[in-house]
Amino acid sequence: MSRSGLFITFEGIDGAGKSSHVEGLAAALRAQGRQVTVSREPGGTPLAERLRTLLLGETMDALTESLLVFAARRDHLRCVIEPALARGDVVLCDRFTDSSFAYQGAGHGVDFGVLAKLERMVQTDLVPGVRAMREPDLTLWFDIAPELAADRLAGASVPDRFEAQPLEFFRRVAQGYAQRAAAAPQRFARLDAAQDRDRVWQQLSSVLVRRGWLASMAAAQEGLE
Ligand SMILES: Nc1ncnc2c1ncn2[C@@H]1O[C@H](COP(=O)(O)OP(=O)(O)OP(=O)(O)O)[C@@H](O)[C@H]1O
Ligand SMILES: Cc1cn([C@H]2C[C@H](O)[C@@H](COP(=O)(O)O)O2)c(=O)[nH]c1=O
Repeated sequence: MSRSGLFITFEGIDGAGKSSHVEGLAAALRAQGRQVTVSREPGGTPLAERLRTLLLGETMDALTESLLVFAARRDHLRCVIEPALARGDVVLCDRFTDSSFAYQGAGHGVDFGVLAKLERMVQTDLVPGVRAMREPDLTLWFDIAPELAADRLAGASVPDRFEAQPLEFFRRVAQGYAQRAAAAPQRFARLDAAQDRDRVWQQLSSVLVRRGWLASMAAAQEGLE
């Protein structure tokens, strides 16, 4: 039986705990026989990874940042995401376009209308004959107070250009996510990311079970082992 692809994104401010759960969910889905493609943004292709290095390391203005993240996204969609969805894979992506609205838009003040134009331009006409804009089927939003996320990152390695931003920046970014979630409540599932790792996993897996994408909480346990 052929299955249709699923596109699931992980979003939240730096230090929210997203990356800690990507591989766990991939393992739980694979244990149920699904093919899973794991990727991240910015990045996911050789070209997009080169753009990521520039974005995280070089000083630039916010519009330049926006143009680079969307250029990387176009390449990622064409070379990795669309082919995987066409095969019927579940695509798990650590960050996607909501990050651009939250970081470049709410965080750095790039006009939301400009970002919406880039979103439409970059996320359509990817597959011949398909006009619909590619969007995630589900966005797992790791919601956390910026102060707690900063504490979690404090012991980590040298911060990149984004992680080094002041708390006030992350307050605006967090607000940006809240706005995006309010505008698309069916797509977003909010997780209380302040809880310990096991509880966050329980919240996450129950979202997948409710949507019929994981068979049961017992199957979801595969992601913890
Ligand atoms: N629920 C949790 N409770 C306590 N610490 C956590 C929790 N989840 C993750 N951490 C720790 O917090 C730090 C950040 O986690 P992680 O890298 O998963 O976050 P992230 O959202 O992917 O961050 P970034 O976007 O900066 O990559 C790590 O040191 C991780 O071990
Ligand atoms: C997709 C995307 C990402 N960013 C920022 C957000 C993060 O600080 C970094 C990526 O680092 P991570 O450790 O992989 O989370 O990039 C952004 O500003 N805009 C975007 O569209």
